[in-house]
Amino acid sequence: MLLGGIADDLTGAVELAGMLAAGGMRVALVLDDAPIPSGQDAVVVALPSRVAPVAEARDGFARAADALLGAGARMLFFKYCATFDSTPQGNIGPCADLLMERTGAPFTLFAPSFPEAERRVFMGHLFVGAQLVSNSPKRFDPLTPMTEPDLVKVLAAQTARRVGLLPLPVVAQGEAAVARHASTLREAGLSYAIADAATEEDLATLARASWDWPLATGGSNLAAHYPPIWREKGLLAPAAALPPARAGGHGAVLAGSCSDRTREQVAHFAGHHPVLRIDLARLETPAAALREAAGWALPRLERGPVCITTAGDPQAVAAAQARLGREGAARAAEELLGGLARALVAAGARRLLVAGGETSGAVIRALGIARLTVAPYVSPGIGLCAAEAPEPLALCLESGKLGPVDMFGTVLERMRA
Ligand SMILES: Nc1ncnc2c1ncn2[C@@H]1O[C@H](COP(=O)(O)OP(=O)(O)O)[C@@H](O)[C@H]1O
Ligand SMILES: O=C(O)[C@@H](O)C(=O)COP(=O)(O)O
Repeated sequence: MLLGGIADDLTGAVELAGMLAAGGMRVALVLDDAPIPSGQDAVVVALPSRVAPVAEARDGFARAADALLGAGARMLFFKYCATFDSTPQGNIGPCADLLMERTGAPFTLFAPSFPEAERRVFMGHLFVGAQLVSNSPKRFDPLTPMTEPDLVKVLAAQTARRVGLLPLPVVAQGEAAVARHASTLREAGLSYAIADAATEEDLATLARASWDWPLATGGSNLAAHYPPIWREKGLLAPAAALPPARAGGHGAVLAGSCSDRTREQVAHFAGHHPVLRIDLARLETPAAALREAAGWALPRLERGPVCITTAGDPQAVAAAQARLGREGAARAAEELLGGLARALVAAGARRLLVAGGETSGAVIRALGIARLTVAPYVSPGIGLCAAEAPEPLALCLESGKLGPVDMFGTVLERMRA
């Protein structure tokens, strides 16, 4: 196994697995403590660790790292969000620290850049399009508001290890310069560097400098550059890419992301299909809300796809959090959408699109799915995959902040058998 991936949310795991599959690797994705399958070039473990308490996140990483290393992984890859989603407590720093201990790596880099999705790092500062992340809508994220753009500071607040910078002028000089800069930082007692990257070429340079390290970390876009290098080194044989999953049966969207993009997608879908908006600030009891939402959705399924969403604008999120607390609001939304997923599948839905990383994790776990087959990556936000058990399902697990405005309807249609 060339790469053992650990992703801190499910949409990130699907994106990573999809990019490796697009690079011609045989890839499996498992959730949590599900067994690591054999005969794969890469296995990605999806954990719900992004906003878990630090000790819980580290325990999950320890079990995943031991399982992947035990199965023979040459390199571990820690996949986090391209917008470096985390809080001052973690969990990027604490989980990276754990992986450094487990792999014995003396040094690693952090490369969240994802140019195709307009996420770029320059002088350690993270940009979303032309805005610093702290000026972008990410500052309103319900769980991981990003208010500090300097990732050296963000990471340093989460770890006792020393953090430096691998600046773009060095990356632009190529892999040998990157390797020299990394050695200089390591000899000066630093363990980590935030790596600048603005283009695919920059990421390819970082990949060429790190392809044989025991541990690398970043967005999925860094990992996408490893397969051609491994092939060139004679380590990777070509594999047949799997087609995207299709299924008969009804289609439905469950949207728990509160991002601007998801709310635009919901509004677009509402122009053509029924949408139920649930206001968490007015929720009576979760059980009553679930009954009511299922009563609304199930009779409509026969006539075409439906969407159920808890998404609100920043004011609605603030109102829900004032009433239920930050975690309480998230838990309520996730339990509700997870319960609805079970009801929809029991009523014959076989094509599901879920918007939001945490939301996707909650829905897939509520459905009792432990393993996914991931289709090759197509474009940002569109995570096509399939589950065989407990029901054969075609799924699109969408990163909440990405993907075209009309994708709910078009992707569900493309998933039809
Ligand atoms: N109205 C709401 N108020 C507060 N939190 C919400 C609301 N609706 C959903 N949530 C929670 O917000 C979080 C959104 O995160 P996620 O699903 O990862 O979306 P994204 O991919 O945009 O980050 C989820 O935990 C979800 O349960
Ligand atoms: O790196 C990315 O942007 C995605 O893979 C990802 O992790 C997005 O997270 P969510 O927006 O929470 O789905």
